[in-house]
Amino acid sequence: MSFGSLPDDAAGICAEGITVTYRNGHTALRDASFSLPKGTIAALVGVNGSGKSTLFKAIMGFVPTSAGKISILGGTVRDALRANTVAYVPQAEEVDWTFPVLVEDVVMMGRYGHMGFFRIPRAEDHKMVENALERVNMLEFRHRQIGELSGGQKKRVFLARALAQDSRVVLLDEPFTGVDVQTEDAIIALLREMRDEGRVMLVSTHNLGSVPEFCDRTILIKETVLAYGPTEDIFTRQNLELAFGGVLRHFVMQGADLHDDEEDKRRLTVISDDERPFVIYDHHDEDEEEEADAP
Ligand SMILES: Nc1ncnc2c1ncn2[C@@H]1O[C@H](COP(=O)(O)OP(=O)(O)OP(=O)(O)O)[C@@H](O)[C@H]1O
Repeated sequence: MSFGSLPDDAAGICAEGITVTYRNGHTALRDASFSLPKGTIAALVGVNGSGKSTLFKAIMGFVPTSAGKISILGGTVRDALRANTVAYVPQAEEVDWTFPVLVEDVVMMGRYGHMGFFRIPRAEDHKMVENALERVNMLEFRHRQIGELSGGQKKRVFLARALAQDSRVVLLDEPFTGVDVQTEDAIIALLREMRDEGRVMLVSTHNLGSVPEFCDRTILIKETVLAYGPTEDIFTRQNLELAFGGVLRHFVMQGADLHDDEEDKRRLTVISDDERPFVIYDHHDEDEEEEADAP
């Protein structure tokens, strides 16, 4: 897993020993390295404050790296900025929803980097916006105010903006927070299509349960990259305990530690650790709930 020379699949996103220190002197990322090939859906997994947003900002060129190097599709971060290579799908809380703007205008923002100085959309830009809205099943909402939409619908609109931008790299910040199962499935289906088109998607998520289902790769982060690679190699008890410590309370080895009474708990996923299957359970703690219910 060590970095060394650039691997063959470096043509997606590649970070080599990057360090990011904020102006107040806080180092949020230290000597972080990973590489993702094109045509990948990767999970960026870590606890609050582990540096996920900082890594996104570094890839987008919003914060400088004080050491190391990031390459995007073989070029620099500056090249990627210039070529409009990276799209960002924000968390709902990051956006000022009181700003009066139509759904189709939000999606058109994805085209800005492709337009001239005066940002006058051409027929091709309108077509891209229409196609993008159609792909996320939001065309009928095109003339609605963005602030009037539900959380899941807003997420779809920002995905459409990334599609309209036609960026090869898409960073998604917690795309499944506050969305229903149907919307989650629709987003996953869309990400798979985008992967098949050769794009790289990096998805920051706290929802470990769905990661093995749709992310080919995982980057585990805690102020540095603890591990990265194919999800089935990264999702080991040891790695997840390193990243989550005591937070991962119901991390139970099947066969070894699994007791009958635990079988009722909601199983999130089944994956393999050294050929032995294990399950990750929801954080739902029944003992605590029973105590809370007690008079
Ligand atoms: N602008 C800033 N100036 C100084 N420190 C910052 C700044 N932004 C973030 N940090 C610090 O850097 C660390 C990493 O923050 P970051 O936002 O990257 O974490 P995160 O993994 O995205 O967290 P979360 O899951 O809560 O969104 C935290 O300790 C945070 O307090």
